[in-house]
Amino acid sequence: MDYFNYQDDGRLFAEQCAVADVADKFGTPTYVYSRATIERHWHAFNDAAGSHPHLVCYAVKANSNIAVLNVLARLGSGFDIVSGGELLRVIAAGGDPSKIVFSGVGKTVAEINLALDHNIHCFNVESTPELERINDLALSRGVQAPISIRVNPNIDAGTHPYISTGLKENKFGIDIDLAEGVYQVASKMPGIKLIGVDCHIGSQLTELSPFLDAVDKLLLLIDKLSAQGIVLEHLDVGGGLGVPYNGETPPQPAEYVQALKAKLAGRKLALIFEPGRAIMANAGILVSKVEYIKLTEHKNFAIVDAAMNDLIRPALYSAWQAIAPVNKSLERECLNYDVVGPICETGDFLGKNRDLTIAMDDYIVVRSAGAYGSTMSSNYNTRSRPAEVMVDGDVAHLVRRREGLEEIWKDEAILPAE
Ligand SMILES: Cc1ncc(COP(=O)(O)O)c(C=O)c1O
Ligand SMILES: N[C@@H](CCCC[NH3+])C(=O)O
Repeated sequence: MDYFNYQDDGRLFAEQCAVADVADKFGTPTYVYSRATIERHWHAFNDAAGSHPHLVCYAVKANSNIAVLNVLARLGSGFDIVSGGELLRVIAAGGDPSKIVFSGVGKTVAEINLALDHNIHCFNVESTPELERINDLALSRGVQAPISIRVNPNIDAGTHPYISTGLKENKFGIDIDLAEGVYQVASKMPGIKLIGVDCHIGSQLTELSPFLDAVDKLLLLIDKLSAQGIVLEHLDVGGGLGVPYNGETPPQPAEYVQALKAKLAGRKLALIFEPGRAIMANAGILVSKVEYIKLTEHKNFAIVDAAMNDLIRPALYSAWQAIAPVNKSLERECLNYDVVGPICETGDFLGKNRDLTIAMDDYIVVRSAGAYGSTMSSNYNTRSRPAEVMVDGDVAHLVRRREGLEEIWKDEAILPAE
């Protein structure tokens, strides 16, 4: 069931809210999220894991609005974070720190200390120097830090090179061939408690096989370690499950989780999942207004009020996201457009070669925009980042006010007068 549907009269709804009414009320560009969709996607993972010991740790980077985090926290979700900022956001949103895993290659002293202060579930350690730093900091406060090693299994995730993370040449994790040795070293560190193993091979994966290949490699490692008395409690499979943006057919979360559970049959090994995109991408849309229709000899441009600073995925990865009018039944000529924003960059586009029945001042939506949309937005060209709204049934809640223009430079300062 989709919670972003056109009604018979041609108007697009988010749950029971007309998207045009939301845009009239809150202005554009605005991200609109559906609470019911977020909950359904989280449950798809959690329910499929069922009685197998597990933790679904939503990857905060996909969308860190505290309303999103709070909806998930109320379900009992865990969280995958990559910074002290994300840790404090999760706590501000009512998340449980004991269900947090901390990934990322560059954890600072301050961030590790913050995570130790809050007794997080696990550090996903990405290098030996990081391991040593965590050991030192834990020892200095007389505790043991719970850790798993993020292993880089050297597997081609078959996704865009910018979002592939599990190959030897990527900066992430510890080479699978070195991991056993690192576990042995870690097992002798008094400030370290080894509780798991972790991997994350990339994002927007549309096949099961790379995940399963990675798990096979990690299970071999787990068995080798257990023969040496290093017994791990969990296997963190990272995130990465893809979504349909343009006809892709990635495995459903249930199919993916079942396949992983089957791999673990007969083992006492808990599963940790770190889905980001699979929960949020199709739980959000970006609503924008057509400012101008510009017809040239070579191309037609729909110049809209959303831009690459609001949604950078098309510019950054040539990502394709569906674009549609908010009202399909308006009398308009259907033309082929490049949908572009007002930013002074040729790469500022939301979509190219799209057949659209639109006119000046109409609202349009970019679909599948709930993940890596707002979190990757910027103030480039001194533009306010979009407002964010969460729809819950027939009520649309403003969950992030559009920032005022002066707020953008309020922390800047000019030099003293001569
Ligand atoms: C360590 C880690 N976990 C989880 C995720 C979430 O990935 P996705 O949004 O593809 O599920 C990412 C981002 O790719 C990541 O780097
Ligand atoms: N930001 C990327 C995904 C990277 C995932 C971060 N580990 C995207 O929009 O597709």
